[in-house]
Amino acid sequence: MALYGAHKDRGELRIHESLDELSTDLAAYVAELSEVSVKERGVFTIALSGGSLIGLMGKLCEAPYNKTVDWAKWYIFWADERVVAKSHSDSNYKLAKDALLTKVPIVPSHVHSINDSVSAEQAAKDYEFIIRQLVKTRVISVSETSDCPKFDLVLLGMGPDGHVASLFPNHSVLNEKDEWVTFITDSPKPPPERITFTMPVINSASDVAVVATGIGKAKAVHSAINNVGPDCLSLPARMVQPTNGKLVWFLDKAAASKLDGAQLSE
Ligand SMILES: O=C1O[C@H](COP(=O)(O)O)[C@@H](O)[C@H](O)[C@H]1O
Repeated sequence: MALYGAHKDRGELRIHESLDELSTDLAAYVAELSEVSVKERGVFTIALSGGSLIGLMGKLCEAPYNKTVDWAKWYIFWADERVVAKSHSDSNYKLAKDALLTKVPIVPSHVHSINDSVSAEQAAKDYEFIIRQLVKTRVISVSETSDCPKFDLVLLGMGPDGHVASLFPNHSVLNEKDEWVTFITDSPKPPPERITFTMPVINSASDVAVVATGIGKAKAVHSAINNVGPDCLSLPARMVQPTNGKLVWFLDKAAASKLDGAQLSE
């Protein structure tokens, strides 16, 4: 049985007994946001991450969602990407393509992956240009409080070190405020070259979900939600705090095992 709750200022918590239960809930959540967004705006703009999150989204490709979701209205982006060939096993695009995008009728021209034949710096510039074009044509909304794009949903994983997208603890790009998409060439987790949404773009989304599972992430979940530890305020996962949007944490029991102070109910 899942436990649902809210932390006073760290968003909604959904703590699941098993990965199967979490996957079922995650699919229902994404499908519902898609329905609302398509009804309100005619499109659904979703930014994916890589890692374990993608496997946990598999139920979206199964009944009923494979038939009920309006896939033709989806526009897909990546909150972060490794600067490797799209056919490389490290590519977040390849991961999503193999697990999701080839299994449902998404329009190929709505899938916005990075240019994998240029440097990380150029790939970040090119990606920001694509997003700017789609903001101009109003496929992507604009934040009411900044000039940032406002994605309908940004889906984030979280590393055991508390990184989200490719924003790693203590890295200077965490403080990037001007660019929408930036790059790093010294990722502490391989591969070293990556592009990533900046924190203001993540925090401008209508909805942001962080998905974290396993005991290895319990300490970072605790710091990010309960504000513990000397550096918690600069922990990337702690810095995820949508300005006008909603934040939801999808956790399994192991990842949630160090949490305190949450009001939970079944
Ligand atoms: O390198 C990355 O890691 C994070 C977390 O991955 P996980 O396998 O521990 O869930 C992921 O969210 C990010 O997109 C990816 O590039």
